[in-house]
Amino acid sequence: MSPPSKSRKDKDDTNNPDFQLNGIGNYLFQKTVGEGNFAKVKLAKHKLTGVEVAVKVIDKTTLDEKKLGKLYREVRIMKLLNHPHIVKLYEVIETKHTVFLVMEYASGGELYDYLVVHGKMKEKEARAKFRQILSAVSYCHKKRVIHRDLKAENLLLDANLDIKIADFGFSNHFDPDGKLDTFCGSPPYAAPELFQGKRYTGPEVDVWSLGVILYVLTTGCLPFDGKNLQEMRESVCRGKYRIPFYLSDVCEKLLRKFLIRDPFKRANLDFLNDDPWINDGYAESPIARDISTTVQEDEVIIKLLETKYNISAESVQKCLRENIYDDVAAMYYLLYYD
Ligand SMILES: CC1(C)C(=O)N([C@H]2C=Cc3c(O)cccc32)c2nc(Nc3ccccc3)ncc21
Repeated sequence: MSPPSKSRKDKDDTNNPDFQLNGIGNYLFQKTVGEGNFAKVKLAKHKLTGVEVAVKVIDKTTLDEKKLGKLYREVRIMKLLNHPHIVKLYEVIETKHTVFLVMEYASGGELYDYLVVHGKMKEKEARAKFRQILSAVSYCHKKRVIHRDLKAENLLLDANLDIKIADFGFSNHFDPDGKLDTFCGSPPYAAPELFQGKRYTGPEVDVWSLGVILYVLTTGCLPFDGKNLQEMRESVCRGKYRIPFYLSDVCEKLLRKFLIRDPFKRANLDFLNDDPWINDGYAESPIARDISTTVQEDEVIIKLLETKYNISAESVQKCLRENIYDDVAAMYYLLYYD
């Protein structure tokens, strides 16, 4: 997803009438925050609560069967995920031509842009961010979901500069005993086995990308680079990267644990439990992997929805128990997470 090109006005070259709307459901569009080739992301405001959300508007008329299947898979996966460092799905609105995914808005933008502006992070700050990323990714892996496109551009920041992982468009379920073979992701973050067209189980390709992300956080550069795909492929498959003098020994050792070319030697995220760099300064709190996955039924919010918005407690409880993402569910989530 790239930020909107300044030159292009908000007019759309799709003949999809839904793209001319200035809002949908309970949401008023404010501005475009991103544009992909099949989707546009609008900053919007919830009319009743005033909470800011991001609405991903997907033009179904431009999608073939395969892409439509991938879209519904992305939605199914987003409905599964409920973690403080993963962008939350609030509501799904579908019309004949368009799918609207109402999601959490990360007002801090991309971690990539943050690094461009502020340069590399000190190891202390990089650790805080990296622990949030690890917590979210190991939560996904525990749910047998892999992201497959982890990169600094997909790591968003909220108003407190906390991490919010976005864009599960390449994500999939994996079987620990199975193999996947789709080449996904962005070359600088892609594991060597992907360049070699080898099948993979799943988590190990995210683990490699996390190694690249750790390198980017602590050095502000990519470990593997090349002026074209061939050079990039050679650089990744050679697996050689420079360790700047300012990097601590423990950080260097941790990078070596992630950037192992052999996927079978590249352990899964559980090996991090006692890593000295990860736990430096966090001795008593190991990476939280199974943060509360079920949304609690908060009596105060249910009461408020009843008295202020005339929404029955039963209808809210039904949404939460049956994983329904409609306008009632959105009202609850917006007040619960805000
Ligand atoms: C719905 C969702 C998850 C999404 O799809 N995007 C898009 C849109 C732009 C973009 C990107 O530049 C990188 C990744 C994801 C995205 C979002 N962008 C934001 N905030 C934001 C704020 C300023 C700049 C960039 C992103 N919050 C939530 C989302």
